[in-house]
Amino acid sequence: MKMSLTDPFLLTPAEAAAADRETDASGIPIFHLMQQAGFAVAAEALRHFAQAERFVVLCGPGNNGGDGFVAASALRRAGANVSIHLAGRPEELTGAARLAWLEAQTPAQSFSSYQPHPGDVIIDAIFGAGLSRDVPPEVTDLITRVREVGCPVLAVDLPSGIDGLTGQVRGAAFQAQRTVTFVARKPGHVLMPGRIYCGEISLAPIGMPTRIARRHARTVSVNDPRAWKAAINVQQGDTHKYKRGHLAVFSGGPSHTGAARMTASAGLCAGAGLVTLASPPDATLVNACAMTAVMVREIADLQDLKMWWASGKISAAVIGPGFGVGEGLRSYVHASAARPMVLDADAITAFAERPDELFALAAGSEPRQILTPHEGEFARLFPDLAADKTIGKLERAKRAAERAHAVIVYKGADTVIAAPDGRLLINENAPAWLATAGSGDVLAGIAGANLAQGIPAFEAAAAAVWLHGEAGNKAGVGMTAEDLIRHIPAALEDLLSWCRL
Ligand SMILES: NC(=O)C1=CN([C@@H]2O[C@H](COP(=O)(O)OP(=O)(O)OC[C@H]3O[C@@H](n4cnc5c(N)ncnc54)[C@H](OP(=O)(O)O)[C@@H]3O)[C@@H](O)[C@H]2O)[C@@H](O)CC1
Ligand SMILES: Nc1ncnc2c1ncn2[C@@H]1O[C@H](COP(=O)(O)OP(=O)(O)O)[C@@H](O)[C@H]1O
Ligand SMILES: [K+]
Repeated sequence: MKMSLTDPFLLTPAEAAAADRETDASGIPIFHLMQQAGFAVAAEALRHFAQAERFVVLCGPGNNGGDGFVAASALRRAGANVSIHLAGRPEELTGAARLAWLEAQTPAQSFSSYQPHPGDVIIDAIFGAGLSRDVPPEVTDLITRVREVGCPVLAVDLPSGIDGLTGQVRGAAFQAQRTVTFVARKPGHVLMPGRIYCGEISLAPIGMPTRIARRHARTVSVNDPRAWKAAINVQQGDTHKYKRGHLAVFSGGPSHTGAARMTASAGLCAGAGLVTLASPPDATLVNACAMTAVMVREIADLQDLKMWWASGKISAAVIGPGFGVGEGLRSYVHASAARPMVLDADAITAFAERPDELFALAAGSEPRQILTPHEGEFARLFPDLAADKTIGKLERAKRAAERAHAVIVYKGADTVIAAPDGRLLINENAPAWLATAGSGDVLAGIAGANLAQGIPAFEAAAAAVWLHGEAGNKAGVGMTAEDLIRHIPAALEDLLSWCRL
């Protein structure tokens, strides 16, 4: 069976259930899908766990358990040593899971009777997309017992305990070595910590028509160039630097210039035609000594700034990295309202006490602002959303974008990009070594360069996050933010190849 992870669309658990129902109604029974799912699990188990002395299939009360019964039967037919443990009583099974159980024709034991042994490989078919609350104590105990012995776990659809929508652990979860999922990944496979709990993921198509699956995949995709490449300007020979946009980056005072300088350099490497570092007078000399291709211009006060915008010579701006939190920053943001702008770092913190003032600035116009909070900054600007444990990162980012009338880049290993109109992407190409000082400043510069080139805010933000991750992969482990900047052009080259496809 062909398995691939190349399709960027994701199905939420609710969408997956609706797609199942539509497939069933179209004449392909769920039991048929379940058989294909179970066969795919068995094939994966035999391929990757050839050393198993015994496969222990743990089956839950729903269709995830049904996949487990099919896998157990297939493994047995292949000559493997298999035992099945079941939550509850077989008579309680319904629908396709009941059919799968009847076909398996095998005795099942209880969860509590299972004592893990070295040499056992666990096939976790307890809960998948239907997990609706914290796992019960008997499952928590089982997870603990398996972890103590260190048996490898192959998860069916999702590791039991991982919420398919949010990626959160519901009480406890199996740490899988591998996960086989079906039709499309769920957000919980890509969001943290679910992504880590899944181990290596493979995707089995199981015979659901793609047109049905895609029709239901409406909420969120992976951040992949296919989502936004149409908005990227593939440069033509007749371009000139002004066509490629002029990015302004605001520097902090004389002892805080490094962050904005990195932002400015990143903006230039990412394709802005010109970049100017707007410097307070006492920092101009420091900045001028440090920059070459990036221009330096003194902006002494609000009046200077207003005249600069009014000149029509700048296309976009980045404010925040190293600027310093305070009234000065807020007044610059006010003077730049409705301009294409990235608000990062201090520009987010400066509005922590009065977020509504910031959100009001962007109300009523198409979104031109990109806000790039990391976890801590997000909690400062949206404390109620950050504190609400009933929702996950996707929902937080979505509500924040609606409230702020801005594109939100909610950073982290699983950066979420959200637009006020509800569009959502989850990024997955960022290596862990991007967590280094100055990395966020570089991201702000790339996003600023995209805005300066006239790319709409959502696409500008998403492309920036992807390029940042790609540059990080090219720079490699141990990189610094300066190395990251140097690898932006190679990442851009990759992007342009995508765009020409
Ligand atoms: N197209 C596809 O992708 C296909 C997917 N397939 C498979 O179907 C799976 C989804 O099946 P599903 O909807 O039956 O959900 P599943 O995960 O078995 O759990 C539901 C059961 O668990 C129970 N329950 C939930 N939480 C609980 C808790 N904390 N503690 C205790 N109980 C809890 C819940 O009870 P209830 O909430 O109703 O009380 C219900 O009984 C999917 O992951 C994939 O493996 C294939 O077979 C076919 C094609
Ligand atoms: N574990 C991780 N894996 C991948 N990317 C990460 C990880 N942690 C952080 N990042 C990314 O690194 C960047 C760090 O930005 P930020 O927190 O603003 O740092 P700084 O202020 O030091 O520049 C963000 O783009 C974030 O998404
Ligand atoms: K599972």
